[in-house]
Amino acid sequence: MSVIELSNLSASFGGRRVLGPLSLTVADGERVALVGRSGAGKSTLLKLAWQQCGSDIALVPQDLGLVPALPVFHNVYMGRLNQRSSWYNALSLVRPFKKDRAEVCEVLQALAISDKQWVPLASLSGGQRQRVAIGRAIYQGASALIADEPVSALDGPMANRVMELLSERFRSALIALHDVDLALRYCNRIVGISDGVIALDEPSNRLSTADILPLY
Ligand SMILES: Nc1ncnc2c1ncn2[C@@H]1O[C@H](COP(=O)(O)OP(=O)(O)OP(=O)(O)O)[C@@H](O)[C@H]1O
Repeated sequence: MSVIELSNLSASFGGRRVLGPLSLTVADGERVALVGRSGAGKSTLLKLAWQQCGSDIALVPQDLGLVPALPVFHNVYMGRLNQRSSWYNALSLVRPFKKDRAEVCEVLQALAISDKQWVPLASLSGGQRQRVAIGRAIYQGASALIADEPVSALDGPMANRVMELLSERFRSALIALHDVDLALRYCNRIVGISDGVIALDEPSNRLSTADILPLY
């Protein structure tokens, strides 16, 4: 069974083709790292993948898509906004239910930012905001993830901790990563993008860092 199935995908901006044509399938249980130099087409591919296949897939976009004026709790809670009725969401905006507070807190604890639960997002650092967006994706409860550079603002130990958490919480994933070592460690397949097309597609255990670096 596949969670992402893209066939003959392409994208152009202002008449210039930046992606494709390419086809890509991510099977249930696969964690795929998208690697390649800046501007290669990874974000464009992830956006199209989510638009075409994403109704049950959690998303961490490159721009995070958070609401700065709202507390961290509500930004994470948004992961389940469309799973609840509008009256439940309206009440939660004013006075969140105990069960939801506990569940959001558990996610924030796993991301080492539970002390920020009631702080406005605007007052957080870039790395803390990135963890909030990851928290929202985890809280959604989906089994598959699409993420665009989800740990780019985190230091080494925290990036490893978060990648580990993503591996535990999502069975399947398509994740753009600039850090080749993280890609090899936490993903079981590497797809390299160069000038908008797939230039490499191999299981991680058949690759070393040196095999991937020519893409950069
Ligand atoms: N909205 C847009 N309008 C015009 N060109 C765009 C737009 N979005 C992306 N592009 C172009 O498409 C190409 C691929 O961009 P994309 O963001 O997919 O690359 P990327 O591999 O994700 O880069 P990075 O690693 O820097 O995020 C680039 O040349 C970029 O300039």
